[in-house]
Amino acid sequence: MDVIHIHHPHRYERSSFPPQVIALGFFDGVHNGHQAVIEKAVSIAKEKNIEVAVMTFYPHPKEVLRKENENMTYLTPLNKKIAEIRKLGVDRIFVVEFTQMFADLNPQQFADDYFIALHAEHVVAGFDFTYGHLGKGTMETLPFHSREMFTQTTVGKVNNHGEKISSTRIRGLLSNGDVEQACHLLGRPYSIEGEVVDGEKRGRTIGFPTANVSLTDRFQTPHTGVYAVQMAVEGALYNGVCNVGYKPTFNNEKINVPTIEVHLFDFHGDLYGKTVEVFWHSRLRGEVAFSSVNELIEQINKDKQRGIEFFSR
Ligand SMILES: Cc1cc2nc3c(=O)[nH]c(=O)nc-3n(C[C@H](O)[C@H](O)[C@H](O)COP(=O)(O)O)c2cc1C
Ligand SMILES: Nc1ncnc2c1ncn2[C@@H]1O[C@H](COP(=O)(O)OP(=O)(O)OP(=O)(O)O)[C@@H](O)[C@H]1O
Repeated sequence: MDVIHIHHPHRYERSSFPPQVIALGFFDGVHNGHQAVIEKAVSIAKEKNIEVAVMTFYPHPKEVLRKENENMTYLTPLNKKIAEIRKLGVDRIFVVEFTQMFADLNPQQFADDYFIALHAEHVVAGFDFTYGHLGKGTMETLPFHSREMFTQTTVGKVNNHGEKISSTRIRGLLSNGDVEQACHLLGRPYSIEGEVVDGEKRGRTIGFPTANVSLTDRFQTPHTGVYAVQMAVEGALYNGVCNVGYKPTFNNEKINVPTIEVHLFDFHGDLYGKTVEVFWHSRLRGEVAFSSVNELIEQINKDKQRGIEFFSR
């Protein structure tokens, strides 16, 4: 799959690419709704016997338009999003840098430069997709802006419990710790990527060595608490339990970001410096300030037991 980064204004012409179906959206999370859009594009491309591309944007429009750049996190930061889209079998992905100048394009200019000039023969997007300045272009206006150079398919709303599956909804679930429901809407467990770094090395003294995972990209961390997780290390997958939080039993002063600490059930070895992926399966409980270390140890033993039971099901 080719990854093509585009900065507006670009110089591509219709002859720069083979005729293609283009699926469009921001696609943060590449959730079940997004997958329906991209899979539709893939199947139409097969029928037409032409190539298929995804067009996505980076950074998030909110960061550019509302200048919320400080705390903006993603379900799938760009590299992870590209990796998930790759699995769906597309030929290329256009990553359009979302700038103020790009946001200012009127819908006709958008269609000219980003559909017609990139050789779209057919465009696929969800029912609520918008394009151009202030989102004035919609799936209803698209035929008018196509100059009869491409056709379109609109994918209907993909729901879960009667409500649209959306990136916003999944972000809300994670910030409440509901990783099970997030998994249902994503179609896979939510995951974050990081590097194992030094902790306070207290873990092994209390009988539970933990890998402290420092995020390597702008992933959203689930709500503080204890979870049953899996961790991928160098191609192998291990089961474990994870604490996200501030370790109030030990720290009186809150650090400003919660730590992510994973205790693996069957792993003995050195993880420092390794790149890992943590998959969030089930929430076990909230983080507690215990009045003694022994109470904490007793509770972690129970957490571990529940984690083992969860994965044996
Ligand atoms: C499954 C699990 C549950 C935990 N629950 C809590 C908790 O409820 N409260 C707390 O203060 N620390 C909790 N911890 C964090 C421990 O305090 C921490 O792992 C220990 O202090 C080691 O920290 P270090 O790796 O920074 O040395 C938990 C850790 C694990 C692995
Ligand atoms: N549940 C869904 N059903 C059908 N199409 C969807 C669904 N969610 C998103 N899409 C479509 O997928 C593409 C990407 O959408 P977008 O990135 O805005 O996702 P979103 O989940 O709606 O995000 P947000 O929560 O930020 O609004 C668009 O074409 C959009 O219309």
